[in-house]
Amino acid sequence: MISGADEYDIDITFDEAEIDRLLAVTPGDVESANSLTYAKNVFIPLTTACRYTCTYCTYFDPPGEASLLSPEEVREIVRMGFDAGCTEALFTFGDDPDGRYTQVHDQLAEWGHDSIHSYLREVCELALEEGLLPHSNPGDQTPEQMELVADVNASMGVMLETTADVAAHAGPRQKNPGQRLATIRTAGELGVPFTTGLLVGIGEDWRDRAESLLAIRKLHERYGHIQEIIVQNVVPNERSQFEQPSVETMRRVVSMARAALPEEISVQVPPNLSPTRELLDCGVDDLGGVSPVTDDYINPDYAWPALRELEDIAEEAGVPLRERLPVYRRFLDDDSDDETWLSDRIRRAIDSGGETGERYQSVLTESIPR
Ligand SMILES: O=c1nc2n(C[C@H](O)[C@H](O)[C@H](O)CO)c3cc(O)ccc3cc-2c(=O)[nH]1
Ligand SMILES: C[C@H]1O[C@@H](n2cnc3c(N)ncnc32)[C@H](O)[C@@H]1O
Ligand code: MET
Ligand code: SF4
Repeated sequence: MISGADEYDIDITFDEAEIDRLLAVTPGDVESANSLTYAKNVFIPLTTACRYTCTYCTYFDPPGEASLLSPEEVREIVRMGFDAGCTEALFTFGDDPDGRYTQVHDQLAEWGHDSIHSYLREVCELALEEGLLPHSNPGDQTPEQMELVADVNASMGVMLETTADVAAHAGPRQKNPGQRLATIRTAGELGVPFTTGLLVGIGEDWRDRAESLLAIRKLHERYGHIQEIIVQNVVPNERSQFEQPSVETMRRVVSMARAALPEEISVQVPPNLSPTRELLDCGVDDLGGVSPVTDDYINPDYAWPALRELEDIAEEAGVPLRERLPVYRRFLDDDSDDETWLSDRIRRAIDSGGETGERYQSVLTESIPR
C-alpha cells in the first residue's frame, strides 16, 4: 500500500506479474532513441523557503534566512534568458512555505499576494510578456493552487521521487507519496502537460522503483498528460550523506523506465548530474532543460554542460540533437476542442509574431512530433 494513498484517495494497485516483468528488464532489452532533445531555459529560484526538509536537499533555507526574488529580479533573469536565446522560464523553488516563514509571507503581502501561488501567477505573466514560456515545478499543489497558475504555464512538473516511504523525507512535515501522486493526478484532471520522475538513491529499493514507474504509467493511462519522466540520480552535497548510485544502477533504472512507459513519454536524464554518455543506449531521448546563463540552483555544485558538449554527446551516440519547447510538440498538435492542453494565453504566445513568435516557431520547425 502506498503511504498516504487513502488520505489522497489514490486508487492505484500493482499487478505482481507486471512488477516482476519490470524487475527483469536489463539494458539489452531496450532500444536506443533515434534522437536527443533539450530545451533552453533560465532557472528562477523564486523562493528558498520550503515547508519540507528533505535530507538530500541543499536548496532550502530555514525561516529567517530564506530569500524571495522580487518581480524586478525575476524580470532581470528572464531578460537575460531571452537575450541568450532561451524559450523556457523554469520556476522551481521550495514547496509552499508554511507559517514559520513570516518574513516571506509579510513580503508577499506587501506585494499584494496572500500566497506563493498568487505571486507565481504574477511572475509567470511577466515571463510570458518578456517572451519566455513558463514551466513551473513548485512541488506539491492542491487543485486550487494548480488551477490558479495552469493557464500561464506551458507545462508543469513535480518529481514523484519514489512511492516508497524513505527516511530522506524527514522532519515534522514531509513529502508523502500519496500527495505527490495526487498532484500528478490533479495535473491530469486539469489537462496540464506534465513532467515527473524518480530520484534514484534515496533509500528506495528495486521494487519501489518498479512501483514508482508503474504508478506514473497508470496515471498517464487515465489522462495522457505525462510528457517526460526524469530519471535523476541523487548527488552528494555538503548536507547529504547519500552516495551517488552506480552507473550500472542508473543503466538498469533508465532501461526499466523505457520499458515501463509508452513511447510518447520521453525519458530524460540531466546531463549535469548523470553519467549521460553511459545511459544513452538505455533509451534516453531527452536531456531536459539546459541553461546557457543560470546555475542549476538545486544542485549548484554541478555546472551545466555547454551546448557544444550536448552536441558531442549526440554525435557520439550517432543521433541528431534537437531543441524543443518546454511543452512537447504532441500537445500542440493534439489541441482540439475536446482535448485542450494549452490555454489561449500560451497558444497565443507561441503563435505570436515578432521576435518571440519567430523563436518558438523556428524551434517547432526543427523539432520532432513527440
Ligand atoms: O535544472 C533543473 N531542471 C529541472 N527540471 C526542469 C526540466 O529539466 C525542464 O524544465 C523540463 O524538461 C521542461 O522543458 C525539472 C522539471 C520538473 O518539472 C521537475 C523536476 C525538475 C528537476 C530539475 C532539476 O533538478 N534541475
Ligand atoms: C527538483 C528536484 O531536484 C531533486 N533534488 C533535490 N536534491 C537533489 C540532490 N541532492 N541530488 C539530485 N537531485 C536532487 C529532487 O528530485 C527535486 O524534486
Ligand atoms: C527545489 S526542489 C523542487 C521543487 C519542490 N520543492 C519539490 O521538491 O518538488
Ligand atoms: S527537495 Fe524541494 S521539497 Fe525537499 S527540501 Fe528541497 S526544496 Fe524542499
